[in-house]
Amino acid sequence: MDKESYGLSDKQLAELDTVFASDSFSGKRVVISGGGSGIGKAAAWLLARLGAKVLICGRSYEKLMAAIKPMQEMGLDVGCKTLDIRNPEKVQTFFDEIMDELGGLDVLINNAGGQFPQPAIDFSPNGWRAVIDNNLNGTWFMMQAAAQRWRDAEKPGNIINIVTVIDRGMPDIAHTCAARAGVIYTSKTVAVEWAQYGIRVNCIAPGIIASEGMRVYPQEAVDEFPRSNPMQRFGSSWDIAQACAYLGGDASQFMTGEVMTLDGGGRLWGELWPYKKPDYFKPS
Ligand SMILES: CCC/C=C/C(=O)SCCNC(=O)CCNC(=O)[C@H](O)C(C)(C)COP(=O)([O-])OP(=O)([O-])OC[C@H]1O[C@@H](n2cnc3c(N)ncnc32)[C@H](O)[C@@H]1OP(=O)([O-])[O-]
Ligand SMILES: NC(=O)C1=CN([C@@H]2O[C@H](COP(=O)(O)OP(=O)(O)OC[C@H]3O[C@@H](n4cnc5c(N)ncnc54)[C@H](OP(=O)(O)O)[C@@H]3O)[C@@H](O)[C@H]2O)C=CC1
Repeated sequence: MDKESYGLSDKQLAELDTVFASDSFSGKRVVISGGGSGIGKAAAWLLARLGAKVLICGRSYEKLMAAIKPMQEMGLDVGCKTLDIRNPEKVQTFFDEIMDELGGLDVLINNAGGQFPQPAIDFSPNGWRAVIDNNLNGTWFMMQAAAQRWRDAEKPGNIINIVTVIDRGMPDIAHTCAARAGVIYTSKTVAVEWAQYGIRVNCIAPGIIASEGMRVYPQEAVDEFPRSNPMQRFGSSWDIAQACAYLGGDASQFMTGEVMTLDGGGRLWGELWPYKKPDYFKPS
């Protein structure tokens, strides 16, 4: 399949079935970074359909507006704001504004992120820095800014960080493995530090998901991706959105500091080369 055609349509996102009760997020305020496309957009649709007031953010205003229009047309309570999560001052201003506009915050989904595939030996210093900045530093600025406000207001909070499956590393995206390992172990640590404030922190590790994010990878790599797990297929952004509904809701209230993996068993079987598998590793 052409990598340009990956991703769920707005019609699908409006109609896909969910196991969650239609009012299960009623009264909850949710912020989703990178909500203008892919997994973040699917989570925005689902949580808004379940009754949440949702605000998405990302770097491109046009992309955000295009994402929220069909949701608003369905009567869902969704808004947007531009934000580059790598800028700590802008992140602080963003939280000041949204706490005011939403009247507080219940769930933060740190989904914005990504990387480019390249053999690690060829990373430029700036390429390495860009990926660490986007995934580790940006996610941290968001987590800390939210937690400070929850602590100061003496309100509970809930953070979900979208990472990747890093158990065996991943050839061609070593920079993201480094960044996501940082996010996972920061999350485990602050899950303990922040339990006293009623703040939960969990991660979701998606395997290969058929989202718009696939456009970043060469077609030949994308064609191979389904063979990286024993189910031999892609997961859907909706799978990850439903995991967000579980972790963001009351059913998971005793869960913190965990990583929920949804990868079709890929962690246990198969291999993934997001760039191009070198001949040396191919079966003779
Ligand atoms: C498959 C496994 C599972 C995971 C799937 C997913 O995550 S799906 C989700 C997928 N979705 C996403 O990934 C979306 C988000 N991703 C992004 O926005 C970008 O990938 C980003 C993280 C680099 C940030 O962007 P930015 O605007 O900050 O970056 P910039 O343009 O300013 O460049 C900074 C440095 O990086 C260098 N460089 C960049 N590309 C390449 C390349 N292909 N090759 C080599 N190098 C590259 C660039 O040359 C420069 O270094 P230089 O030349 O100065 O030494
Ligand atoms: N699809 C997959 O197979 C997997 C995805 N993931 C992770 O899931 C998350 C979502 O990916 P997916 O939906 O597939 O791909 P997308 O590329 O569609 O989503 C990434 C989103 O993040 C936003 N974003 C990126 N950088 C920033 C930034 N600095 N500040 C604010 N927003 C930013 C982008 O919007 P904009 O460019 O407008 O800012 C975009 O909407 C990412 O973290 C990705 O790495 C993890 C494992 C597998």
